[in-house]
Amino acid sequence: MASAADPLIPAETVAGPADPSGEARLDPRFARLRRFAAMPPLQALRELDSSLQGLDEREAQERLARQGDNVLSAMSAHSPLAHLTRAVLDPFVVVLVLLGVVSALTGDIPGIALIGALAAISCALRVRQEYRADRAAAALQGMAATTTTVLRRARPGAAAIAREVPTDQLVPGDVVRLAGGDVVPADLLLLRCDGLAVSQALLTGESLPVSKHAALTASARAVDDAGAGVTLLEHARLCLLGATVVGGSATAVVVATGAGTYFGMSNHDLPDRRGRSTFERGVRGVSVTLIRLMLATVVAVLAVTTFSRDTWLQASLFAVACAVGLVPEMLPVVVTTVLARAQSALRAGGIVVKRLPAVHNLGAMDVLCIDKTGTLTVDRLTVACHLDPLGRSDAEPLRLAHLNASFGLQHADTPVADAIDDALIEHASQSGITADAYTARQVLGFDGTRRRATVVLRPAGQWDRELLITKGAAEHVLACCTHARIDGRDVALDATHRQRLHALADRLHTDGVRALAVAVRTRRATGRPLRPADETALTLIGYVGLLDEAKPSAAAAFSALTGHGVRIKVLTGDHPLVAARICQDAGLDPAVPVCGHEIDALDEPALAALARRTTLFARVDARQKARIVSALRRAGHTVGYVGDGVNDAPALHAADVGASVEGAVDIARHSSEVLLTGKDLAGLTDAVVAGRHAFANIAKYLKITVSSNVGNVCSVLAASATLPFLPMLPLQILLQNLLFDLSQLSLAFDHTDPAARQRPRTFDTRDLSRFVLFFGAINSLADLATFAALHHIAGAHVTPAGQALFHTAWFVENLLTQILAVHLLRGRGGTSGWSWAARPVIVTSAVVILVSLGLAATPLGAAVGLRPPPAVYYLWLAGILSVYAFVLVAAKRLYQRMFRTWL
Ligand SMILES: Nc1ncnc2c1ncn2[C@@H]1O[C@H](COP(=O)(O)OP(=O)(O)OP(=O)(O)O)[C@@H](O)[C@H]1O
Ligand SMILES: [Mg+2]
Repeated sequence: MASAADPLIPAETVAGPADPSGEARLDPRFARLRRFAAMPPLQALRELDSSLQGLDEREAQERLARQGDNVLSAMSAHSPLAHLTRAVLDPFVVVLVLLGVVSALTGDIPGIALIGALAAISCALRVRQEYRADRAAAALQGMAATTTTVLRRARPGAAAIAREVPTDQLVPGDVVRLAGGDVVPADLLLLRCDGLAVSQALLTGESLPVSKHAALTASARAVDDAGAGVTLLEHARLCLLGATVVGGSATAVVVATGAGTYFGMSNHDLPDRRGRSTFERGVRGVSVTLIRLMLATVVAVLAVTTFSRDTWLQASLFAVACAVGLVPEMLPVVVTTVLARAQSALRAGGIVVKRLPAVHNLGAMDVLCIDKTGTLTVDRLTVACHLDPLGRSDAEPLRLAHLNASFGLQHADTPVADAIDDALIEHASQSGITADAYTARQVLGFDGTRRRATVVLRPAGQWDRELLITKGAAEHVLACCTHARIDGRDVALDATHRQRLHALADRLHTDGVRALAVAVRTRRATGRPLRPADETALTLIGYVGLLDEAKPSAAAAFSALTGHGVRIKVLTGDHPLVAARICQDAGLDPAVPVCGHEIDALDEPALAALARRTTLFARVDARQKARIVSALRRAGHTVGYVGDGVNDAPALHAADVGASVEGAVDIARHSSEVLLTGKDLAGLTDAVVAGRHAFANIAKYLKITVSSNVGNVCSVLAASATLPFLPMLPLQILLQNLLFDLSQLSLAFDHTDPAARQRPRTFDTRDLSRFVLFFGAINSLADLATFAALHHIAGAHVTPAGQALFHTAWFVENLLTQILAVHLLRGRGGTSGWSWAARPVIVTSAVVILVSLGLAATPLGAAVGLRPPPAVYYLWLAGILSVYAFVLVAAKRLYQRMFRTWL
């Protein structure tokens, strides 16, 4: 029912027509929204052809068919055409097409056919992989979709029932209910509300919650009519898509959905305040390194080849082919495959990863911040004691706390699950406490900054008196108290009293019992809405002690994570003493806890330095949690965050990877990329290990492939400088590159060394360059040995047949040394340096070996200019490969000893 303070139908009458000049100054796209903002509730409902009972199901279905789903934008970036376009614009394909054009000019039909086939294979692989990743993502999105509480009637005239409807099925005219933790699902006009506070951080960047109310006051109307001053975002009666409910509850009617919302029309997506995550930064670093290498290659090859005698066209094509040959073309495919495999493995273990890069970030994370209540603890509070201000057992604080909890819940439109309120109500029902003698007048819900909740009740039979009951965190309630009730008398509090009362609370806190203070005030009944300022001049009645225990899985999970190089930090709104006790129970050493107010004065570097050495932050609110996470990230850490509450949403959003646990409120789930579907924290270690396994395989592919490719370029340079012809034809370079890269795809399925999963890892461009140059040089030495052997076999290779022999010999040797390198370098290796790869890697390697040895004898080989070399060549080849293997293993040992790292 509507209360007197939040009248459903305000006393004021309908506003006159809007001032046309004012309207003209405003953005015409939002005229409709502004009109609704100034409209009395019933008129708005009429206009939307709805009622206080909401829509009936058939009508809702028809509107949905007409209006479309309530989603912001179509997934246009993911259409098959978009995938194809991206695949075709890949540099590898572009060069192939260029080569195709040249072949067409020279009338080389087999060349064109081969180039077409290569381009098609490359595009098809890429499109297929991206498409599959998309489908998986869409399925997960469905799993993670949120629902909204909507009033709907089964038939016209039937009674309305509140039920959960997927948020994308909302239509204009739907009557919805909001509660703390909800994401505002569409553009809404408030019909009634109770202490509603919303955060519009995602919309405006302003993190402080703003309060909203349904009343159509004269001032709101005047502002609307003038069309100046208040923006739609600031408008008190509108809740816009993308905002989140921080406290209170409301009933509202949907005015616009999907693309028709303020957001949809402003034509911008939710801004991402997260900044680049570790994954994005890493990929960027790698790309920049590769691009530099490519540019250097083009210039160097061009310089050398034009000095020697080729035509400009041939020389430039050759240079570009070398540069493209340098690129690990399959990198996007390998990354997606590897991450998607980890994603599906985790899903089988009950961990849903919404975005693929989150898998990498889980593996890279070196700091994990977690929230205490509900995440670290079991979130089943029990009442441990109830004490009067002198510390004697007394039932009165419990009775009043129960009244506060049960009326708070009853009065809300949609009760939010609250562990404290649940515990109080359950305990009261067991001890026979009832709430019969009162009726609720007003409620001021809990929020994480005040850390109190207040209700105003009217005792039965007393029309002019009201009883205000406040419960909340001990210090925060005591601060509002002027008296304490001791043996039925109200005693004024002096400094000594206060000190004793704090000491009493801290005695509970030290035992891990959270002290909830309960205070009251009686006042004459007023019609004024309840405000935080009314929580004053209270009389303390006593404390209720609540006990919450650490999850049994926590200690083991933390020690596993610490063993994997992840440091744990606890960020909680609870009291430092309680939190410290829970930390100890979970096997963490809280050392010196830091409180929220201590960090407000610190700038970011100072906060980061403090956060590095602090394990426990207590009494921190949502904004402070997010600041700590951002400061740690800015200081170079990869930060994960696990939480479940409204006060965790900004931090989840600010972290490199956010995870929410089972039972988390909508906004927490919404802000997370990872959903732990169990209560257990053990899954976190699995997720970290899966992320590292995935990363290890990506790093393997990247380093081995690029080092081989760099080696080739060095050899090409050496050969071009000394030979009177091109050391390998552009098409041959590309074919060899494609064959090798295709076989490397299987590294996505390889196993990894336990040592590679022991520490957090992320892309490190210095490490990449070092590895690539070191092993590239060795690879090139093998090539040079081949050149020398060829020189020995065939003398000068100036005849076309001699050139073809040279090309073939190098083609085969190159592929074989690369495959050998994969198997010798892919694992840390024991004393021999050898470890068996997973079966897919062995199979693809075998295929490439057979193809490279046999290709020259086939028509396809002939088409690309290869011809079978003499038998003696194979003897030389065997010798070179044996020496190469020996040198490679020695180099690997040297590298491991010099840099104390591998892959
Ligand atoms: N429903 C409530 N009514 C009154 N007081 C509450 C209520 N919920 C929490 N409090 C008080 O406010 C304090 C802070 O709560 P807040 O939600 O910020 O953090 P928390 O749930 O204790 O911890 P965490 O941040 O780890 O989830 C609590 O320790 C408690 O004393
Ligand atoms: Mg919490």
